Amino acid sequence: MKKMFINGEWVEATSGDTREIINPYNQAVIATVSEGDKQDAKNAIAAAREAFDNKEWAAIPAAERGKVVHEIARLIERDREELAELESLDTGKTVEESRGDMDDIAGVFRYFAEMADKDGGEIIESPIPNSTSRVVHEPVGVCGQITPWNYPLLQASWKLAPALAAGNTLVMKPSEITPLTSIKVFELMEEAGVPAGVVNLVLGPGNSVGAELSVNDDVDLISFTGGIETGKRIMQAASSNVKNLALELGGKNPNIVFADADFETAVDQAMNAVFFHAGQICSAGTRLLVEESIHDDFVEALVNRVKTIKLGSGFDESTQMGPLISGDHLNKVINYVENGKQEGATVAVGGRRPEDPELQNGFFYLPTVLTDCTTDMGVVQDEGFGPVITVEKFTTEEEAVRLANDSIYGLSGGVFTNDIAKAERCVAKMRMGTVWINDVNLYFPQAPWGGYKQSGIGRELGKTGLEEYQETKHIFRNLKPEPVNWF
Ligand SMILES: NC(=O)c1ccc[n+]([C@@H]2O[C@H](COP(=O)([O-])OP(=O)(O)OC[C@H]3O[C@@H](n4cnc5c(N)ncnc54)[C@H](O)[C@@H]3O)[C@@H](O)[C@H]2O)c1
Ligand SMILES: C[N+](C)(C)CC=O
Repeated sequence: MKKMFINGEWVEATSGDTREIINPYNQAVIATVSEGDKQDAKNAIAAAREAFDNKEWAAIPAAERGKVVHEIARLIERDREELAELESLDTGKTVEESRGDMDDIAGVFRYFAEMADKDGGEIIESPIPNSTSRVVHEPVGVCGQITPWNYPLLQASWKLAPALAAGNTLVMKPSEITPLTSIKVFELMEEAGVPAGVVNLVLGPGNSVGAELSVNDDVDLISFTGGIETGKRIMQAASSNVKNLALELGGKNPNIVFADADFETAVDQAMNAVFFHAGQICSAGTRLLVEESIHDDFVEALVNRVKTIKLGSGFDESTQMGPLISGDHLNKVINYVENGKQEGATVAVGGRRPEDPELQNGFFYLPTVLTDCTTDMGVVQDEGFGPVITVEKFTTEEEAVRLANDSIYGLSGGVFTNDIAKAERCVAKMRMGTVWINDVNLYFPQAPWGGYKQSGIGRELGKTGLEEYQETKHIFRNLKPEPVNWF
């Protein structure tokens, strides 16, 4: 049985409860893990608080912290194949995708390891005679980190690496249904020499473990990646002690294709945008906006290619798309498409479960293209989080941008055109945290990631990704102290 990591020890849940972890490809039990609750969260928070207050981690030279974070990256690279296979077992995504994730994850640890000792603070020109003024950055304190099931270790790495590099202590709660790679990376952090109490892992449900992390007064910062409704609950709970808050929430991401775009590239990328990991990506380009003059040809080409997507086991090299994460999630996607049909959308391809007998034990749904969609439909506005793309038409540049912005979300968006001036005009007006010109779904450690509007608060990755884990302190020094004699 897999355990939790609290104060440098691998421990079972205080209640003794356990949970079975299921492979979404065939519903086989792949592991049994401890199922923690509020008490375990409290124990972990206490350990992290003590480790922070004792300055075991924050006080060591930043360069030394950087070395430990580099070592974590090295161990991830060493165990890349094991981690990739675990991630695919747990999520159903192809091993090829998981290998790519592991490379990205090692890169994220290396990026923040490099940044650990690069911050020398800032000298401010003081307007007061005989004084100095400077700004320094310090760790925030105890960080609660809550992650989703779609990119379990990737999303964890965006939180773990900067928190450690900046000198914080932390308690992480991964999604209860995909904890395996997080458990493994805590083993690697222990091996890398992170001191006891600095990193703590509590497994278990959101409404107990996650809720405790969000509300507990000993937690100074809560960083959450997941759905909007959970994000709102966490934001409310975090007000208990006015925690620092970082929210990476959902998206319903438009992808605008102009008639002058390279046709084959735009069709190809429209597919990449939405069918990787069966569309279970926050930044999936699930809203396709196509210029009217090429709409019919574009849809025909898209549908023809979508029909060839091969579904199957993530461990089969010929598989292009795996299953959805769970039976519950499959039902949500089924209902989402059925609602779309009732609103007037037409199923151009897909729109049901596959009939292949080999896929019946897995949570598979066919890649789906819905046409005749308009911006007011629920299926266009709501995040379906499945392999479903809706197609809308536009006739002018202004209309394309207006439709793209007509959303409560603002995570990402794309523009395909060979007119670069037009592309730049569009992205300047698009209210999203990331916009791609003639590409989709790219992210890397150097560039910030996060959402406008209800897609979130704050930014992970890049310089801002480290700053989220830092407090800023202004230090003023009087070089000639003497009485002021005001009173
Ligand atoms: N913006 C991004 O970078 C990004 C990245 C990945 C996923 N996402 C979003 O995540 C969602 C899918 O993930 P999910 O279904 O795991 O999301 P979710 O909100 O259901 O769960 C996310 C995490 O929150 C925990 N949780 C649930 N209820 C909680 C509560 N009351 N208090 C504290 N924690 C609680 C869960 O246990 C899980 O660990 C999608 O909306 C997707 O867009 C966003
Ligand atoms: C942030 N990203 C794109 C890695 C995963 C979103 O679900």
